[in-house]
Amino acid sequence: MNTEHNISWKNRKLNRGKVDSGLTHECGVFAAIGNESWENSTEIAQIVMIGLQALQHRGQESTGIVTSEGHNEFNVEKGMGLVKNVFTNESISRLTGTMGIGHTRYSTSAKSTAINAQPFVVHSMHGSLAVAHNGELVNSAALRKQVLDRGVGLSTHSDSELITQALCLIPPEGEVNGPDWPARIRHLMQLAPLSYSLVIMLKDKIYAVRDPYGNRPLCLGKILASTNEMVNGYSDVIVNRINDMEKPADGWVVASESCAFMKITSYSREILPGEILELTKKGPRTVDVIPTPEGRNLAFCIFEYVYFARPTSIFEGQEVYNVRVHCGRQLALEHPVEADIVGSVPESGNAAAFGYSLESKIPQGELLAKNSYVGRTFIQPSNRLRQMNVALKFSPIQTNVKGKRVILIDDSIVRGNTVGPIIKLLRKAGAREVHIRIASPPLKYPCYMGINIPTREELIANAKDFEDIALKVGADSLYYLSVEGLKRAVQKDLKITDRKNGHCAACLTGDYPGGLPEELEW
Ligand SMILES: O=P(O)(O)OC[C@H]1O[C@H](OP(=O)(O)OP(=O)(O)O)[C@H](O)[C@@H]1O
Ligand SMILES: NC(=O)CC[C@H](N)C(=O)O
Ligand code: SF4
Ligand SMILES: [Mg+2]
Repeated sequence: MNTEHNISWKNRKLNRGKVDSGLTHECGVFAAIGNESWENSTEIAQIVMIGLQALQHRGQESTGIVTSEGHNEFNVEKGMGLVKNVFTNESISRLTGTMGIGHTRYSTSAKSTAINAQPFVVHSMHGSLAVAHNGELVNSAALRKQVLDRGVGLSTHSDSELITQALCLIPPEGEVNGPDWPARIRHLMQLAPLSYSLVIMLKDKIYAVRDPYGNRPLCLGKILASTNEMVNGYSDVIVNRINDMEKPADGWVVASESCAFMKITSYSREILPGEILELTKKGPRTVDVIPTPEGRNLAFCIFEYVYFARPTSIFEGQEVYNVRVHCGRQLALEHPVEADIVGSVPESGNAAAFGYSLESKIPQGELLAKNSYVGRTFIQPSNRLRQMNVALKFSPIQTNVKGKRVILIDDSIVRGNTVGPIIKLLRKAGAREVHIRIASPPLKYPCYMGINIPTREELIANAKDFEDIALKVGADSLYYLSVEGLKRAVQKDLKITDRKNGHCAACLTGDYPGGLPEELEW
């Protein structure tokens, strides 16, 4: 279904964080809970903090950690900025507990300000509740009205606060013996089927929840048992890691991506789409799995594979890097060209360049050195500044470029602010020909599920002269991977076989997994 003609385009003006290139990410959530013998200390908070640092690529605007010591007074530390700047020895020392949840935010639904920093904490009739959310509710306007109609006041415009308050609603079937949290979560899932991965903390347990479409990722890991002993000269954590399957866990962790499980924690499995997983000191237990609505397919965000996730993360039983290599291979099959060298726009284009080289047998080499100290590219008011910024970020490597016919691979083109200036740099460095190959299809439509996609006019794929894009950016040729090609690459080694129709690609096709949102604003 192509919805091009059904969509009315409006610009969103929500003061969300704005950048000059790429897509902005989508929040990271992390949770940790110790087993029965876990002591009340700051160790959980530190595990959460390290996990959040590993998820920093998913959001850099604000961050927060909330811990529980088993009673209703939670410890809360939140602030604007990066994990390494917000959490100090002093703030961590206030985060004692035996369980905790954390969040790194890229705003999608409300301003990037301290008041919207997550996790959100509310004090309900049945104790404290903390929630960290990755995603965006497609029906937040309707849900907001429903929650307000029930006499609840909201203090922000954040859909994540809305989720927190909706969880305080008594479910329609009522509650006999105190709060029935799984029923409340099920109720939320009926009220709002898309899109979220959530960690929800009560005083003595954590729920990890993925929406019934499985749109945003979430996975479970173990805190490996440690006794500070050495076994045959190796730390017991290493030995336990090897024997991970048989060893009891010291606790459990939940994260947006498995790249957040490091050294003392290990990956166990994905949280299933629609799963409500309860974690207590005794361990994890699946309480329920809510099916995808009738007639709808699973809709895991395909852009997690293309660009968002770290290459070492595992989704649907496969490593992201491997999928990116397949995308590169597929791109070489779809759009071959004679050349001397193939390279990438670092970093997220690296794996696809490797794949293109493997398939085409054209040698791979580095074409650009990246200055890793240059931070985010904020909206630049002029082309000159944009050009300078790209030149500051990337320097051409003369040895590999001068006199050569080069193929430059990138994972995506969004506004086109990166590719044009890079081509100029390569030509200035003596490239004979520059062929651009993009390892994903043209990005044309908005995302309502937690990704900040620029306005319609800003997306280069919607430009009137898009047919002439190669000419416009100064390339000898420029081609994109097809939608079918991307899906083939994602599904090639898919370990979970019933996911063949399981991916959202709405920003590429206009085909929205849950239908079009009731009020379309873009
Ligand atoms: O067309 P544009 O709007 O210029 O955006 C596209 C670029 O932005 C992203 O890279 P980014 O620099 O964000 O980070 P990366 O190092 O992860 O590739 C993406 O990988 C492209 O290179
Ligand atoms: N990027 C996200 O997942 C954002 C979560 C939530 N919608 C917020 O704006 O805070
Ligand atoms: S519309 Fe695009 S970015 Fe949004 S969830 Fe779907 S695939 Fe991901
Ligand atoms: Mg890039």
